[in-house]
Amino acid sequence: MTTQWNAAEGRIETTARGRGVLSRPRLNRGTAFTREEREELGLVGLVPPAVLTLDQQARRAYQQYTAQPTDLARNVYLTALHDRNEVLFFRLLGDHLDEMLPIVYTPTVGRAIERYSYEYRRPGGVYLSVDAPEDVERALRAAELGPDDVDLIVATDGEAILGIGDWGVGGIDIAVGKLAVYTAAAGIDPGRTLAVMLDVGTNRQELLDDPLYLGNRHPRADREAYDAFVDAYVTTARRLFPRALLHWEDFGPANARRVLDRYREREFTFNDDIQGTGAVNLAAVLSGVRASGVPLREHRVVILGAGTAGVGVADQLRDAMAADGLSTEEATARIYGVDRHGLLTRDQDGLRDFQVRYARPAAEVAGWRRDEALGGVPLAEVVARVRPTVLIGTSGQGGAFTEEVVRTMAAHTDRPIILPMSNPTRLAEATPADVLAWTGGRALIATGSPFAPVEHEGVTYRIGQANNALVFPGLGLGAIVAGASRITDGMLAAAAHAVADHTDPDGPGAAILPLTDQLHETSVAVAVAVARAAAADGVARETVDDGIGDRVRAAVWHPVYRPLKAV
Ligand SMILES: NC(=O)c1ccc[n+]([C@@H]2O[C@H](COP(=O)([O-])OP(=O)(O)OC[C@H]3O[C@@H](n4cnc5c(N)ncnc54)[C@H](O)[C@@H]3O)[C@@H](O)[C@H]2O)c1
Ligand SMILES: O=C(O)C[C@H](O)C(=O)O
Ligand SMILES: [Mg+2]
Repeated sequence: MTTQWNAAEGRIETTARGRGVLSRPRLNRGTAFTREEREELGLVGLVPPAVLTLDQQARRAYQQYTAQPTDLARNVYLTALHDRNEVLFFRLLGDHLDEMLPIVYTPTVGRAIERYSYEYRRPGGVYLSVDAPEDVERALRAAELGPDDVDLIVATDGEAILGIGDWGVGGIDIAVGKLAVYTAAAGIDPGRTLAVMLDVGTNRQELLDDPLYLGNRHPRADREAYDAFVDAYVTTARRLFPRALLHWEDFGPANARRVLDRYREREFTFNDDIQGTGAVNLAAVLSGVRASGVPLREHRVVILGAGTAGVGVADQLRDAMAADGLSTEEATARIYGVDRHGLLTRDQDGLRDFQVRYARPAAEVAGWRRDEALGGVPLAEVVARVRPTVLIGTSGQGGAFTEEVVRTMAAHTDRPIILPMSNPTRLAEATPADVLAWTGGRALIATGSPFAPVEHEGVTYRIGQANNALVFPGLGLGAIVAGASRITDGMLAAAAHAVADHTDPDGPGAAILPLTDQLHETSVAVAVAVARAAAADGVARETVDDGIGDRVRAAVWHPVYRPLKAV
């Protein structure tokens, strides 16, 4: 069976027939097949007689969706639709993005991952196993895609899903969810993407003990086997799909940065939690800078949770402050990392290598209050001493920004920028309603998970989502259209500035990041800026000139039924 897009004829051509058509989500259009198509494709008698339009199908699907009793059921419904009819799925998602993004993506995707082995209906993506690295090529080839057919692969090893930890094979759903966002936000052609589960085992005993668990039933592989397996994946994916962007998602802190550092200089690759999160956070801070009127180089930043995301955020803020006139040392000194044993200090045991550059000299904090149970200087003391203007949460610790912490911060700055970025919703370091109440409405807030607007003293505050979803779709689209060979720091900074420029944070209660109804336009703006930055950094293989905006728009895939021909 082959299915191909024939660009010259402007149509999809397939050799599939009958149930072979209906079972392929990329080909299937169910009751929307025309009579002619039914004849040609051997579908006569396999679908009920009426011929519906995509509009009608989308209305029916929406009714089915709203009849689902819970968010998890809505997620399962949409996954099944995705697996049945891709165009209809993306049409429905696009029509109701505000309502459905939290269902296919953060926060509900977290619940779907926890329940993966129970809600399982059909495989979704490519499953690679550390126990059979020799099968990597066979499995990637089974997708039946040629060397020029893949633009993007999202891979996860499921070790650090959102803030909920190790969920083994269920992690495939975050790769699928990210791809859905790539398409819904930036119009990445879903037929040119792959979701990959790098199954290296799980350390969650509850999964290992569960007879229904669908992944490899053993603890996570040791470093040697892990590295060899990841390398087999990168090498094979690169050989089979030379131009694909390799996206890494939700790797644990011991591997995320190591893997990125190993490949970023020589591969077209990107870690969303480190780089995408860094860029969206920088966008929120830039927007906060505009609203507060305080230049970036004068801010003091405290980050709770100096892990994969937290240090990614720190690095991009440091570089942006350096671009704003500070030396790298001065910029670094304005950023305070706080982790599970309090403020990062150089005399601490067990610092991760990527944390060391933000650790403070012990002498600097000699007089600061320590919490012996914690093993260091607690957040409240850091905030009291540092008087931060920016407070960021990437700790996965719900409620960690207590009233005391927020009030102390707000006592020393007019417009505190407070970004509880942890997902899913219950792990947010604070809720917008609390932060607004504790700061008398002065805080500039954005959160990782979606929050409803908040009423405070007669003003409605819209809450922007400081989620890497504002960055990775446009980054991917821009990089693909530019034919980039690398993702450079310049491309990430350009993405952050494009998001910030697409925001209007002035006016009472305005959000400091674009809202979901702006996600598509923001992603296109990000893509154009990223393509230009790729050219400026010398990594673009396609022409990037004044026509780049048109080329980016022309590359956007739309959920419509294209002409289909049986061959
Ligand atoms: N909004 C976004 O776009 C976005 C992007 C990436 C990650 N995140 C969120 O950030 C959180 C962390 O993700 P990650 O990938 O960096 O995970 P990670 O495990 O790499 O990092 C978490 C860090 O928090 C630290 N920590 C744990 N308990 C703590 C405590 N009580 N006090 C201070 N620090 C503590 C850990 O030691 C670790 O260094 C998750 O909730 C995730 O959803 C959000
Ligand atoms: O997936 C998200 O919602 C954002 C981020 O990548 C995370 O890990 O939390
Ligand atoms: Mg993530």
